[in-house]
Amino acid sequence: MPNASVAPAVRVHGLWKRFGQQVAVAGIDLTLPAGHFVGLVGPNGAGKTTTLSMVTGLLRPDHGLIEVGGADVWRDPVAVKSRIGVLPEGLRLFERLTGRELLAYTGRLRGIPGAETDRRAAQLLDVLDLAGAANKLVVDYSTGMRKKIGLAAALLHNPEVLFLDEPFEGVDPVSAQVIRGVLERYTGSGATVVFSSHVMELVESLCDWVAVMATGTIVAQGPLAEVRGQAPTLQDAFLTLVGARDRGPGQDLDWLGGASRS
Ligand SMILES: Nc1ncnc2c1ncn2[C@@H]1O[C@H](COP(=O)(O)OP(=O)(O)OP(=O)(O)O)[C@@H](O)[C@H]1O
Repeated sequence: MPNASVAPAVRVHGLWKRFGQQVAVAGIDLTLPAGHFVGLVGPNGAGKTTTLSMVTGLLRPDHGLIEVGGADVWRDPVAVKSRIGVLPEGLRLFERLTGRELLAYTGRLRGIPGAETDRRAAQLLDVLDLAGAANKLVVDYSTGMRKKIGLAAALLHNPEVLFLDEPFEGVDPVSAQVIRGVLERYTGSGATVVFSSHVMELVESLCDWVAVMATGTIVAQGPLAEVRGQAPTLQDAFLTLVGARDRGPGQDLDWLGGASRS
């Protein structure tokens, strides 16, 4: 159960990031309560990955404050990193390890006793349907298998907050269902999941809290029902919030299609 007296899972104040002339994140404020399933949504290039990278200590902000569980991410990175799990975009894995070895290595890095790592790894491999591939090299894993072993590695130390960038991309429906179950169980015990996605139906069915980004700003944040408002679906609310309602299907593409083909 979410507890109002605990520090927010994530608190961001005045966060900026610029790449040359491109402002990727334009001074955002964000408060994500602990114990919730949070969706970070926005069109391509909105700044979601840049935000998640800064919040998880992977990319240094130009300005701004970021706290996870009340601790400053950039002043106290070791403490914060021990309390979070991250499945980043374009996950880099140790390709020449097997899935089982990767988890054993992750467990050692996290300071988990060997026997406990083995126990947790066996359960995660089993639940995520990777037991049959446990002794296969990661380089030979499919896209979805890579996501799943990355998720297992991110969960191994039982973090307080789990950050996932597009966790369902490339994952088949059966595995997606399994991942959902694991994440729901995890948040049910009071932990927080923050994930970015373009798939509104998924966010609507999983999340109880949503933040919407567009062009480096937060255009809405709050409980799912509040952000959706009177709109029939989150997708409808999203299109209005990001100003995509009036965008036509491409008037200039009059050459596209059978009529003009010669
Ligand atoms: N390393 C970089 N160098 C230059 N520009 C960057 C860099 N990383 C991101 N950007 C720019 O910052 C903006 C935000 O990018 P970001 O990847 O955070 O968006 P996103 O919301 O995650 O997009 P998507 O949904 O397409 O993954 C974009 O305009 C992008 O081109």
